[in-house]
Amino acid sequence: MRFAFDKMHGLGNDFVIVDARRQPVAIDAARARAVADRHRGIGCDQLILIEASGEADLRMRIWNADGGEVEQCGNALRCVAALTGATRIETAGGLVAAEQGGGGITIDMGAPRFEWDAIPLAYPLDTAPLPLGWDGLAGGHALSVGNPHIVFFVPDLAAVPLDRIGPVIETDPVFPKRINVNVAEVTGPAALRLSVWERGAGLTRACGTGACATAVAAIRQGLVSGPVEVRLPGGPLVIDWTPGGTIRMTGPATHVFAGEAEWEAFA
Ligand SMILES: N[C@@H](CCC[C@H](N)C(=O)O)C(=O)O
Repeated sequence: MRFAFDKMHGLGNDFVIVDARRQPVAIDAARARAVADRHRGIGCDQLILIEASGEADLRMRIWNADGGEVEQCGNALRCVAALTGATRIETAGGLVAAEQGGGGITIDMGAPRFEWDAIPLAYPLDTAPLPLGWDGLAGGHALSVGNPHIVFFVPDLAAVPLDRIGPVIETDPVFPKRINVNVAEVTGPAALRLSVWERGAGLTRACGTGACATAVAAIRQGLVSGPVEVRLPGGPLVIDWTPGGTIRMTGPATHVFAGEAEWEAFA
């Protein structure tokens, strides 16, 4: 059966977006992996499904390239808001608000959570910092911004082999739902440089929720003050947060092309 899709990206974090309001679609892990495959499929970091919502303009569901369905995706939220004009989007990670403006799309991502069972961890532990270390990376701050993140601040980002250590931390049994691994360097009073090993997708050009989690962890420790420019390999996002408040993320959303494909081609 044929289906229509849009290919979009936020700073190089790329998505295949399928609107299930316009066509019957059933996604499972195998289908998500097949579509995301960069050699045999369309290729993307995440497959995004738009569905009708009873409480917002639409519901957005997210599958990582490894086929796992997850709660939240900051860059995809901006893309879906730009594609559809939605201002209220329901996700498994919470209800968010979107605004279109001159400087890009702004998403109000909701409030971060710092309790061990909200992330979740496998058992009670301090989360800021977490009293655990992995091969030279210690003192990470764990938090949820709708999905789970751990953030490490280091003096030299280039010296961290995130491709090697990222998968080890992602799959540590202390994180029962696995975790997104962020490594950041403070580059100014309101500036961070960030690399992200994404749960289920590996190293990506950008991670919106990773930028949110990292800016929150840095503001909370007094390392920077908001609004913070978070520079990722694919470009910058601006993140603002005041303790006790919600996180605002601003950045671009780029439409690359619209296409059609057949599910049978991915079998
Ligand atoms: N690229 C995303 C995050 C996608 C989901 C993440 N890999 C997870 O498993 O939680 C973003 O822009 O936030």
